[in-house]
Amino acid sequence: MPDSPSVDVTVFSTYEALSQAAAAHVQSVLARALNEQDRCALALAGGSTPRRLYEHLAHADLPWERVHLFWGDERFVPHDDPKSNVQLVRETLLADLAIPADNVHPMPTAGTPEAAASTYAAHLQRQFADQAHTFDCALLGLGSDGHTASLFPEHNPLTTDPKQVRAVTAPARHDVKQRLTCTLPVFNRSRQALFLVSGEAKRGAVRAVLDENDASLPATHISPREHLAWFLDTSARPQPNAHDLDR
Ligand SMILES: O=C1O[C@H](COP(=O)(O)O)[C@@H](O)[C@H](O)[C@H]1O
Repeated sequence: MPDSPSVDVTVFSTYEALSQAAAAHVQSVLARALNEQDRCALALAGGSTPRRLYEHLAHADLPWERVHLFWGDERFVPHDDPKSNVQLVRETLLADLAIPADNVHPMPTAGTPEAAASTYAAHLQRQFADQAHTFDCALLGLGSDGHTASLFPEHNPLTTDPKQVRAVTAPARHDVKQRLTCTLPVFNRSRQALFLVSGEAKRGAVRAVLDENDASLPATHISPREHLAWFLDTSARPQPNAHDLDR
């Protein structure tokens, strides 16, 4: 059994404070990785929560030519579709960022989802020659149903999944059904992971993962090699003394 990562949970008073702190956290994790290696890898999340974080991260003082961007999951729509996780990152982080095009590794969304999943898995295999270690930092979100990336409770994602990337059909409550997602072992071979969670709708899922250790929820099984951070706002986790960077 691998050692458990250290875990910390920080609650911020506002979405803005959460986003600012998350950008600073990602910057520091990547900078530390770059002190030890030539390049570093960040896995990006989609959905609505990371939008402000990406806008802040776009101003981070990092040697971007040494930073590689991957996606933890993607909706199977064209990259310029408003629902695409690539489009979100293009509008926010990538809009004015001086990063070489070769450092940006979107999931393909042409052909069949199964073929696209195999193509991205082969790409990850080439990018991470040392298969014991994938991303230096995996950014993750949490759905109100406890899904993370596009790993849904109904699919019972496996911590021992032999595949690195899967094509999945999201449950009916989700608007974009066809998805690609990295699997739990890929996230769990990351050095660090950061969950970013905002909003009252997530309160139950946060409680189920952090307080009840609910094994039916994919997010409960995220266990990177070194450190797991949870950044929440008070709407997702009510706290009287939440951090407020805006004061
Ligand atoms: O569908 C997705 O949902 C999760 C959570 O998104 P949010 O809108 O609640 O922030 C996200 O992490 C994932 O990347 C995305 O594809």
